[in-house]
Amino acid sequence: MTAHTPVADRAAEAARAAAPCERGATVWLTGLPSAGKTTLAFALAERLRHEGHKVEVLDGDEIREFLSKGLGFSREDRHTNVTRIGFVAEKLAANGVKVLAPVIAPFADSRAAVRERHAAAGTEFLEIHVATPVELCAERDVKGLYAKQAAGELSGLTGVDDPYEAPTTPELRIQTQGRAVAESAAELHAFLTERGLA
Ligand SMILES: Nc1ncnc2c1ncn2[C@@H]1O[C@H](COP(=O)(O)OS(=O)(=O)O)[C@@H](OP(=O)(O)O)[C@H]1O
Ligand SMILES: Nc1ncnc2c1ncn2[C@@H]1O[C@H](COP(=O)(O)OP(=O)(O)O)[C@@H](O)[C@H]1O
Repeated sequence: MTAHTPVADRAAEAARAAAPCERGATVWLTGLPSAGKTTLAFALAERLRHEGHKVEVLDGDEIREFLSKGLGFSREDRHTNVTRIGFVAEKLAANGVKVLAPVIAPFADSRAAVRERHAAAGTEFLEIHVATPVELCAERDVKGLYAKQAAGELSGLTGVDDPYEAPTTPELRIQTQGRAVAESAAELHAFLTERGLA
């Protein structure tokens, strides 16, 4: 390492040298409502905790009750929500926590802002696209949002009458169609292992 190595590069180098249990990272699970983000985040969190990792799940729903209370689903509010979560995630990840963020984050520029904040601090950021087709999400309809939208009781539902800009180059794209939860969770865990994080 030379005296000219940028701070971010030195931090990333130190992070790579740390043991998997000590290395923090933000694992952002983006996808449509009912895609499987929350289910996979909690399944992965349980496994990582058993392995001795420090883990925090920043769940979109929970965050909206406190940190983002009062925000709605306009483009601007979603951007604020996502960048706030990104801010907290980076702080935790920089301190050795595996942060799992099952948050829709529908706009590419919001996700890019979070990625840039991590890069500037030399903190690892992994974007996982939970790529479940909207037809299957609508069938699952865990919270009844798709039915409400179809009945005209709700508008601005991501992927239906509000945009979802799917990531073009995520670190991982995961399919859940025709796969058991355990299978998809194992795929995600294997990916983290490959990256030296699990
Ligand atoms: N209009 C509309 N569009 C999308 N989602 C909606 C909407 N209204 C409520 N919800 C529910 O809000 C949950 C949390 O959303 P997020 O904070 O992840 O969304 S965002 O990233 O700020 O866009 C999100 O949770 P998940 O189902 O876990 O994705 C939805 O259930
Ligand atoms: N392979 C899979 N991975 C994740 N979820 C799955 C899978 N197969 C079926 N599901 C089901 O899909 C639903 C996803 O809901 P949830 O995790 O709340 O989605 P989201 O957080 O993206 O809104 C759950 O009922 C879950 O059991």
